[in-house]
Amino acid sequence: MTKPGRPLLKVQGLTKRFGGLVAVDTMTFDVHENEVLGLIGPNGSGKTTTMNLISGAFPPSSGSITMNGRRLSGLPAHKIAREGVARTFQLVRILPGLSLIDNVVAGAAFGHRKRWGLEAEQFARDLLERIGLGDQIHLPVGSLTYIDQKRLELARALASEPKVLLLDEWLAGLNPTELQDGIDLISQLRQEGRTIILVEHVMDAIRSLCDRCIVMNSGAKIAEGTPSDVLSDPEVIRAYLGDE
Ligand SMILES: Nc1ncnc2c1ncn2[C@@H]1O[C@H](COP(=O)(O)OP(=O)(O)OP(=O)(O)O)[C@@H](O)[C@H]1O
Repeated sequence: MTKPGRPLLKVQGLTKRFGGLVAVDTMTFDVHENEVLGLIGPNGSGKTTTMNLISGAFPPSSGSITMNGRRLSGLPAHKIAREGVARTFQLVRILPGLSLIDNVVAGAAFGHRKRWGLEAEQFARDLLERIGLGDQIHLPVGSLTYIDQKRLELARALASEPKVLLLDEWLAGLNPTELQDGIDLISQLRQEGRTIILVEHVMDAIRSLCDRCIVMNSGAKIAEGTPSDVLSDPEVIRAYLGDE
């Protein structure tokens, strides 16, 4: 397995205000090459907003995000995708009228590494095979089960060969068997040396998949370290359970 390398994504003083609410409060952290970084914290602590800021769904109020020294913050989402950031969403977003393969081909065309025509099709076919959907590539996406929709969304994100992949609660809503399949799939991506930021509530997944975790509470970072270190940190336990 590839070991985490040099810092790839740098987040500095990142802040997002919605009116009077500070959803993300001066967050500073690095994501290293080949690292799986877990972003965890109680509901409403600002994890998805942080992902939205990195992918450019909206601009930060202040602070910066750079990748390989190039500034991402302030760019529109499609330009950030071109720079090499791909994501999945809490609520799956796939293109409903298209077949599986056309969904993945679309991902290959709009991301960081553009591919077209036969090359894109072959690449999409290989990706769908690897992700466990190889026997369904020409089916319409409407026929897919929930986990397969999630697999497809992942394949579409991977089709652009992103430098950083953002997975926002990719495992949410899966039954126990699907959950294990999902963890195995992300584990496979980790072994391929991909750089991933993972927002997740499933602690077993955090423990088995993440090299490092950042814990958020009320928009701010309250802990950073290995999964076992942060999950035994009294402040983290208090944030999850409340003062009681
Ligand atoms: N577009 C928005 N407009 C206004 N407030 C928002 C917006 N998006 C998020 N918020 C608020 O920002 C805070 C952080 O929300 P966020 O979704 O980032 O938390 P989270 O840690 O991802 O939570 P969860 O684990 O429940 O998904 C919440 O109080 C939320 O209501």
